[in-house]
Amino acid sequence: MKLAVNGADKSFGKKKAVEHIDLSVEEGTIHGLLGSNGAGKTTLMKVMSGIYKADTGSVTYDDNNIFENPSVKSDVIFMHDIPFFFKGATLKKMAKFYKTMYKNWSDDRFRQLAAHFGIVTDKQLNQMSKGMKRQAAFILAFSARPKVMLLDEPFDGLDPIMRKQVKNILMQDIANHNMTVVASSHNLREMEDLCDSVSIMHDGKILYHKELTDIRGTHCKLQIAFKELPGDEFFTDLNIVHHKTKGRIITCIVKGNIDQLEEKVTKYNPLMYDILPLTLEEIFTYEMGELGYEISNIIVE
Ligand SMILES: Nc1ncnc2c1ncn2[C@@H]1O[C@H](COP(=O)(O)OP(=O)(O)OP(=O)(O)O)[C@@H](O)[C@H]1O
Repeated sequence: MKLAVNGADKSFGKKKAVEHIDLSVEEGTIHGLLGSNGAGKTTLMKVMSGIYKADTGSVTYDDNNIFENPSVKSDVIFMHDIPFFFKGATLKKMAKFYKTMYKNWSDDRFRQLAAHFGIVTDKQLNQMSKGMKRQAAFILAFSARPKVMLLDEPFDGLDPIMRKQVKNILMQDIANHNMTVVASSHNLREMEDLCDSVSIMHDGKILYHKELTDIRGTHCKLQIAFKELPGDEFFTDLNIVHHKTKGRIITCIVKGNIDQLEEKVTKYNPLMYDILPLTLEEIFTYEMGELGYEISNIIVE
């Protein structure tokens, strides 16, 4: 179920919360929507889930419009950043409601997940802790077996063990059922191991969109120590796009064919060197820098 946002805008009065967004997420992948407070992530996800109608443009799933289209909506779940439950509802009551909304709902899965997470199904959800409410929201979402999950700050309030468990179930559903996921976050590190692609939103627009496998395969970090620092040809020869020198140690980001890097590096007789993969933060610092944006002003951890 390919998900596509086609030139979508959404304003509240004069405030353009989302401005001319084009975004496409392939089936069976997870897309990370990153950006600081007020960037427009929630609004975009609400447009993507058909809660809001785009002022212009559209959101389609396999070329079918989502807005006011119940047959598409029953395959798409939006999880709010603050879990919402009906007043006085228990998990059991919410499950009954979800069952009427989502055609692939599974009672078996609901029972298994409630037992797995240890959430009592007949206790009022509003009396539960923040983390337990979040777990309850995940139990409902996973039991609905949607084809598309839109998750707004999904891991907020979960302890590290729960985070890992929820991420595991998410990855299983992607692998086994080809589920498509979009998850928003302020936290780069949270998304590091999870996403196939990412985009960075700022002021209602997507500034940057990237397939992570594309970057990871073509960039790496090189830390290298010399007896004597090399001349300028070292930087051009190795295709170094960013570097810092401290004493006789150079830390740099290298672009290009990583397989041939070792051979090139040894030509300069280093005392020692280390080739490391880039973290998401390093990728963004470098790539956003090229666009003229300071990543630290856009993503808050
Ligand atoms: N219902 C609304 N009415 C008026 N303005 C709104 C409404 N919802 C969002 N906005 C405005 O739209 C902009 C984008 O808000 P949005 O909630 O989409 O950002 P966000 O990236 O999700 O932020 P956060 O990380 O803080 O959740 C903000 O300026 C916000 O004030």
